[in-house]
Amino acid sequence: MAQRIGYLTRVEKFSACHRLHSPHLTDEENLNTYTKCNNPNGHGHNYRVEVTLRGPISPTDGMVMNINDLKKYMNIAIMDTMDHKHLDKDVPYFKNIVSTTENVAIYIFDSLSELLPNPKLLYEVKIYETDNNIVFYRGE
Ligand SMILES: Nc1nc2c(c(=O)[nH]1)N=C([C@H](O)[C@H](O)COP(=O)(O)OP(=O)(O)OP(=O)(O)O)CN2
Ligand SMILES: [Zn+2]
Repeated sequence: MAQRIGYLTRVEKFSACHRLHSPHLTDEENLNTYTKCNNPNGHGHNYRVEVTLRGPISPTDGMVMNINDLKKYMNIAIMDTMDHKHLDKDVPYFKNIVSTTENVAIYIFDSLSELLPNPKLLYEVKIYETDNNIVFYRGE
């Protein structure tokens, strides 16, 4: 029988604060660009992250990957580094990279790529910054 391809998604939620402020813009340009999100003291979000793997469903164990293992990798890449943190101050990656949801998605994608035994399985990182603001990144 042909190989069956499955998509496996696991969700994690984390809380963090940040300030949108680009080192490539002046203070005035930052304020004009990010408006209230440029507030010097920051603001917070309850982020929802959906990580999707795409790969063959093993005829032996019936899984794309054991969810217990995916949970472990997501805890390292997401929860340990970002939950209850100030993204710009506590996560070195965002020292000079503005912490937009697009860049948070790239950060998570790249972190998971380094942790997964087979990074080719990583299909998509989707983030809900709010109920209305949603970004997905597929490693392109
Ligand atoms: N392309 C992006 N634009 C913006 C981002 C981003 O990550 N990528 N982020 C923000 C801010 O972080 C801001 O916190 C967004 O909040 P807000 O506009 O208040 O979003 P809500 O959907 O919750 O609020 P509504 O008032 O209901 O629109 C800004 N831009
Ligand atoms: Zn924000």
